[in-house]
Order: sequence, then C-alpha cells, then structure tokens
Amino acid sequence: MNYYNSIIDTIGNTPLVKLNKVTKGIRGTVLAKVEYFNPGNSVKDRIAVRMIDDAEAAGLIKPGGTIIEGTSGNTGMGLALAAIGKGYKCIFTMADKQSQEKIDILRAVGAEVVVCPTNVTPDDPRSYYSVAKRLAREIPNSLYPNQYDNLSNTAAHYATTGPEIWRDTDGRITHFAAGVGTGGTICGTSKFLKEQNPGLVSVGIDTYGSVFKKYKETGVFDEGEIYPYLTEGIGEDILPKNVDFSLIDHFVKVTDKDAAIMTRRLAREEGLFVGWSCGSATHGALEWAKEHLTETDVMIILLPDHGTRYLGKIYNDTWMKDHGFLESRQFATARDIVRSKNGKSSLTTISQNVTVSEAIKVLNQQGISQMPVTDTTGHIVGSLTDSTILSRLIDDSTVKDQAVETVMDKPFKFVGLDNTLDVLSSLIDRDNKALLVRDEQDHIHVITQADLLAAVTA
Ligand SMILES: N[C@@H](CCSC[C@H](N)C(=O)O)C(=O)O
Repeated sequence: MNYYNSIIDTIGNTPLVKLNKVTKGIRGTVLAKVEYFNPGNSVKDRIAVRMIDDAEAAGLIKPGGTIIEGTSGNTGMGLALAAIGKGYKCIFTMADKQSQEKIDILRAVGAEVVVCPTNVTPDDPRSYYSVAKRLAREIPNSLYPNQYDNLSNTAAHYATTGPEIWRDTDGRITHFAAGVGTGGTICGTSKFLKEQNPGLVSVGIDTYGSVFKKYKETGVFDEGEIYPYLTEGIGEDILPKNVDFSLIDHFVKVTDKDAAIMTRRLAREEGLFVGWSCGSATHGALEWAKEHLTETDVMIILLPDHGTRYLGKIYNDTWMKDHGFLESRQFATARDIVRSKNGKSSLTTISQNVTVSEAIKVLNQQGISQMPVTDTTGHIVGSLTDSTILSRLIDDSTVKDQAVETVMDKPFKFVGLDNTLDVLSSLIDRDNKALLVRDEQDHIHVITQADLLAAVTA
C-alpha cells in the first residue's frame, strides 16, 4: 500500500512551475516554487514541524501541552496541523489586519485565536508579540516557538527548501527570490543554495512600511520607515534573529497595490491561485529580473501560500475598488510629484539646537510651512511645522528662545517613490503633516498636502 502515516509526512517536495505570461519581456527562465501544495497550504508547514520537533527534543514541551505563537496565520496553520498529530492544544495571537479567512481556518482546525491591534509598537503589551509572550508565561506546560527568533525556522529551509530547489533545477538556479517576514525562508534556503553555488544571488522582497531594505542599505533601524501596511505575511517592525542580512544580497520594496494586482494576474494568467505576498514576491522579483537577468539565468520565486485566505480582500473587486487598487484612473506617484519640482531637491532642514525664532526666520525666508529637524550628524530626528510653533507660542511666548528640539514633533514618515497619490494622501493627517521620499539619486524631498493638491489638479 502507498500511504502516509500522518498528514505531516506530506510536507515538502512542492513543485516548480514555469511562469509564462507575467514574465513577458524578461530574459532567462523564471520558475515559481508553489508552496500551497503543502497540507496547510503554505510554506510555513515546514518550519512548524521543525520548531516543535526541536522543542520536544530539548524537553521544552510535554504531552498535553499548549503551543502559543504570534502569527500572521500561515505559521499558525502549520503548527495547528502538527499539534493535532502530536496531541497539543494551540493558542494563536494575530494582528487585526490579517484576513478573517485565516482566523476562521485556524478555528476550524481547533485552535484558539486571540485578535490583537495592528497599529501598536511591538513592545506594547497589546501587540500580538507581547500577548503571545504573556500567555506563554501564564499557561503551564506551554511552548512559545517564536518563529521570529527561533533558528529552527532557518534550519527547516536549509534542510528542505534549499535542497529541493537545487535538486529540481539540476543545480542550474542562479537567482532566488522570496518575501522576508521572519527571514527564515530566504535565509535558510539561500544559505544552502549559496553553499552549492557561491555566485547565487538572493533577492529579498520587502514591503513599504517595513524596516528591512533600509536596514540592509544603511545599518540603521529607522523607525521613520515603519507605518501600517496592508500586505499580509511579509515585512516587519522588528529585526528577527532569522534575518541574516549577509545572506540577502538585495532588497526590493513592493507596494500593497502592486502586490495585489500581481497576485490577481498570477491567478488569471498563470492559473496560480496564490496569496497576497506571492504577488509581492513576483512583482519585486520581476522588477529585479527586468534589469539583471540574462538568457541563461534561472530564477526561482517562492510563492508562500494559497488564494483562499484572501477571498474577502484582494480577490474581491469591491474591496479592491474601496482601496483604490482597481481604479481605472491613473494616480500620480511620489516620483511624479518629485519630478514636477523639476528635479530641484527642495529639502530645507533645521538643526535641533537652533532657537525657535531662528527656525521661524528660515520658514519665512524659504516660504515653507514645515521642515525636518536634524541632529549634529545630519540625521533626521524630528519635524517642525508652523502650526505647531504657533500653538506653542500662544501658550508660552518664551518658547521662541528655546531650542527647536523642545518643540519639534516626530520625524515625517518616509514613503516609496511608487506610492500613488491616494496612498500618499491617506498618510498625511493631523499627526503627519508631510512625508519624505528619497529619489534614485538619494536626495530627500518633502511632500506636503499642497504638493498633493497641485498633483490632483495638474
Ligand atoms: N509582520 C508581518 C508578518 C511577519 S511573518 C509571519 C508569518 N508569515 C506567519 O505566517 O506567521 C505582517 O505584517 O503580516
């Protein structure tokens, strides 16, 4: 008889499928590693089993125990399947931005799900990371696998995903692209592949609102890069231990909208009914491929999960229209706004140490209403707006003699060049009066509400 002893034994050995339509105009061969063939319909089944096996071997959980994890859903599903076979209970904490389908699927396989707010910092006691840690402290005989920092995650991909790709490409793979969330998928797989072929290039896909790309390029953990985004399952506001930046050669950032549109194209043009971050991985990888792939190159893009999890979002036309993702109208982008300023770098900054009255003079001379505040090294540490100065002066006229740092607000957020006007306008509000964008020449520009108005009426 030909059968498996448990559903867990069916994990892995997922197929490589050639992308034929979305790759139009790209040189070389581009293959997708389709991870929804795993029993939990995602790549995360691989790490779930490995993290539990390693914890059991280390005596960290006993029969009848409870597995508690913070998850965007897929790792939860893998853990739930493994827990069923091994007789553990599961409690998962999830941010409220994750799709309802994921919550429903986890409950369907017997897990308890605690939904936590998305828009709080990781160390806030309400965050899905903090709640998972607290529950693990409170519940006896529980295991908190912590997929972010648990190196069994990277080890699972080193042991399975990497070797499968090497075997199935007959060692011909030259480029590996995958989304980066915990970092385990790209780092474990790339580590194995780079050991076989030191020239292999790995491309990590990040999302706007996440810290990875900037950190790779500058070594600085820039909180200004962090803002809420919609894409599920990739990007981070922390640096997980599984992200080994030396194993990721390049990062490409992809917007929520570009990711959503590419995901739908994968379903309709390639017959690959995949999840949202699969669109991020494909869009980002193909952007890279357009510039760098040659005829003989073989690029593998890892597609992490299945489309059923996003039926209420990116596969729903009403949801897509509500988010401005299915607009027939073409919105201007941050790049267009910067170009409309005729390439002039419009950035005026002020040191945090000068007085408020000197800062007012600069605002008046330049005819501007806001500017970034810098420290002595030129690093942006805050922002100053005429409305903040005015309200502070009304309360206390001696403020004019104080240093700018005493009245400054938090720094303006950085946004990507490809963000469209609709997205930019949703990011400018009472708390964020302007945005910053870095152009291809690394010049920083300020985008204000007035710039957005000018772009809408242009
Ligand atoms: N912060 C991310 C998720 C990070 S990776 C988690 C992993 N994919 C899982 O399935 O648990 C987000 O915003 O979704």
